Amino acid sequence: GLRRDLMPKHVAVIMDGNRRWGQERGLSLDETHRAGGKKLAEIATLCRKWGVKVLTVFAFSTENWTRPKEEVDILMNLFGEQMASYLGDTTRHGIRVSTIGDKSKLPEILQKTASQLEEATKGNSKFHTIVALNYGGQQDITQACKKVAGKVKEGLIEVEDITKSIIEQELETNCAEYPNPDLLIRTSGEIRVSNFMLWQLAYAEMLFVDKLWPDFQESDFAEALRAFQQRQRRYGAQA
Ligand SMILES: CC(C)CCOP(=O)(O)OP(=O)(O)O
Ligand SMILES: [Mg+2]
Repeated sequence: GLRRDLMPKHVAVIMDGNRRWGQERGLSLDETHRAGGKKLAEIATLCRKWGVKVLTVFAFSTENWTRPKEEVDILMNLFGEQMASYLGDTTRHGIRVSTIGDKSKLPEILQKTASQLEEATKGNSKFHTIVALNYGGQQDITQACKKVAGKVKEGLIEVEDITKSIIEQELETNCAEYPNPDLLIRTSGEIRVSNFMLWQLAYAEMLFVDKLWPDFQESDFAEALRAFQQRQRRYGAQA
């Protein structure tokens, strides 16, 4: 069974396979991605129930802009709707919701809703969901480098003072006491990191499962967590 004391603190999920799932069922893109959003809510609830502290989900990558405008609009509308409903739902007490990624490219209304939700929940500490919107790992590291270079230029730090943690402080995921995912799960059979949290996933256990995201059940999630718990994490040290 699952051991609460061996639960990963921070789980990252690349939710993949929605379109294939929808096509199999002859669903519209809206129904398809709505099912993906519903699955996210289910898995977030399980995380909270089982003692995971942070869940980061890859909701929209910098590369997703190349999709047909109709689909991008559907996704943006859905993100806004889901965040607005979270904002209104006080039963989500204790849950913090924040985003990572370049929000300046998102529709104004979504930027506003996301900021309101982050502001309204920033003090909550029971559980933290981080939604990666227009996020890219290389872009994240690039913006962090620019911030550090700025500090050197302002004379706040010397070049020789630049350490791993100086850079980590500027990464977009600095907002959690568990900034680095312990476990990455990607659904749909794709075995790629797709420019997700490149720096932060340096030592994450990675699990690639065949199920399409909307089909990813409680039992699949429990199995993934059990696999994680059985792995001996070495962080590069000897056995
Ligand atoms: C935007 C993203 C969360 C949707 C993930 O599913 P997908 O649209 O990539 O679905 P496919 O991999 O089946 O095309
Ligand atoms: Mg895909």
